[in-house]
Amino acid sequence: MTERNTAVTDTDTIHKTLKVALLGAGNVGAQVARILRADADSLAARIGARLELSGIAVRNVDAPRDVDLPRELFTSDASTLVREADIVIELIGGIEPARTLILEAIEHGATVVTGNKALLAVDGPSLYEKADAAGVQLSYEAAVAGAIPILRPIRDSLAGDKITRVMGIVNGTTNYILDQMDTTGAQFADALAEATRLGYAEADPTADIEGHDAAAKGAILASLSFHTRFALEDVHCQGITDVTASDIAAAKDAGFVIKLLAIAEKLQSSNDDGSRTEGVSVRVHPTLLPREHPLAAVHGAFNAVFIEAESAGELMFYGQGAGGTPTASAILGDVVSAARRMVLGGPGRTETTTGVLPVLGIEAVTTQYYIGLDAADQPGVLAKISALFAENGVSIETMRQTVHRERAVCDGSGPAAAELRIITHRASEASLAATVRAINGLEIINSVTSVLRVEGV
Ligand SMILES: NC(=O)c1ccc[n+]([C@@H]2O[C@H](COP(=O)([O-])OP(=O)(O)OC[C@H]3O[C@@H](n4cnc5c(N)ncnc54)[C@H](O)[C@@H]3O)[C@@H](O)[C@H]2O)c1
Ligand SMILES: N[C@@H](CCO)C(=O)O
Ligand code: NA
Repeated sequence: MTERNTAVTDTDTIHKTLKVALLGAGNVGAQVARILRADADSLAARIGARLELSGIAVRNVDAPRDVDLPRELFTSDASTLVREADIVIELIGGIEPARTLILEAIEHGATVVTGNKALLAVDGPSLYEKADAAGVQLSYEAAVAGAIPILRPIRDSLAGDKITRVMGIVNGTTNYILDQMDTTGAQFADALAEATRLGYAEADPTADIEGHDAAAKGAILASLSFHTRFALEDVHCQGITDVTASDIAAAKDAGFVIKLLAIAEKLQSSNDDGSRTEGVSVRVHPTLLPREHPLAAVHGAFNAVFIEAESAGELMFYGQGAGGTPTASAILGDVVSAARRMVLGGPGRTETTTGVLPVLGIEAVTTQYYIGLDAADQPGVLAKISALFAENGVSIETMRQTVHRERAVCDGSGPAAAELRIITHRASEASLAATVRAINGLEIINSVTSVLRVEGV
């Protein structure tokens, strides 16, 4: 029998220790602390150094926690902890004091790992520059799509390719809410409360439901994919607060599902002199997807990101986009990789910004649209509406009409009402907006009930 050549690392022979300061012990931080302690030997074997959790900074040291951790690890003095650490894991969230503490860590020469997309989307460039200047690593895989390895594949595996489009579901909370509304008929508020209870939502869930969290992730994805720095304000952002149960039912009826998508793509925009400029547009908005589209099958708090690259073609990354334990996996991945580099030596560069592509506004985008209308059911209504679409250069792909005779009989409001659901061919934002304005001006229109973008048809 051949003896297997197994390399066993005896962790007793590992004498190097790296001090890890953990800032925050909430949904994610508590799980990171648990794994650091429970898997200490196996992490040491993988790194070649022991990770010593030197302390956990929190706002209230006596607050009850989901994970049982020694009381003496907790401190409210984050600054001192940071100054004594080799690796600082920032899981407080928000802008301050997270930014100041990360800057202190960089100045002190510590490696930083964070999941804070809100901070990176507003202040990333200056933090990356400071980390590069100080020769320390700043890693943030957990900041986009939770457990899914997505930033490292973009930065490393696809470094020899050219990405042309990134499209994905990158917010677990809103996917959970929309999925619950679609599959169980849950109310928006109940689904949001459950997403918060499960640890998916931000401390202030407004960031999730208004699309800001997805926009921050969109800016990070675009920056790495297109080697150009994009900030939060470069992203066209629309959240899900205006998506109604009736929109979801109508979409379902027509064979669609509504998802909050982040889309970053290279586009050519036309200039006044007829020339064209290549740039990148980044947008976040609720989107109708055909039910057979792969992203339509992404349920609960799961995320998925499609990447189109010139040589690789289409790639899809799928997994848990939120939640304490899945996100802790991405944090630990960055910690192990940074710690290995510290053991081996060598500088850690954070980002490669090589090009400066202009940011294109939403007006450069052409997409298909779904429009819901509440109209009077009178002869000639469809002809009038169709004429307005044609006048504004927007072509109709499908139009469905549902007549509500019972409404007219019940409220005695005269002629029956017609609910119209229109899907257009590709149109520009400006043409679509002009069409909607013109339709709103028609006397036979009671209201334009929804205007949503459609992808993947
Ligand atoms: N929850 C997720 O699914 C998830 C996924 C990916 C990324 N993230 C990001 O990870 C970070 C943490 O998220 P979370 O869900 O664990 O948040 P959380 O609100 O559950 O936890 C925040 C922690 O920070 C501590 N804290 C707050 N202010 C502090 C201060 N001034 N000094 C020291 N400690 C302070 C709190 O005591 C708490 O322990 C955020 O940036 C979030 O965007 C979260
Ligand atoms: N609040 C975020 C956490 C993961 O980044 C979400 O729901 O996706
Ligand atoms: Na990730």
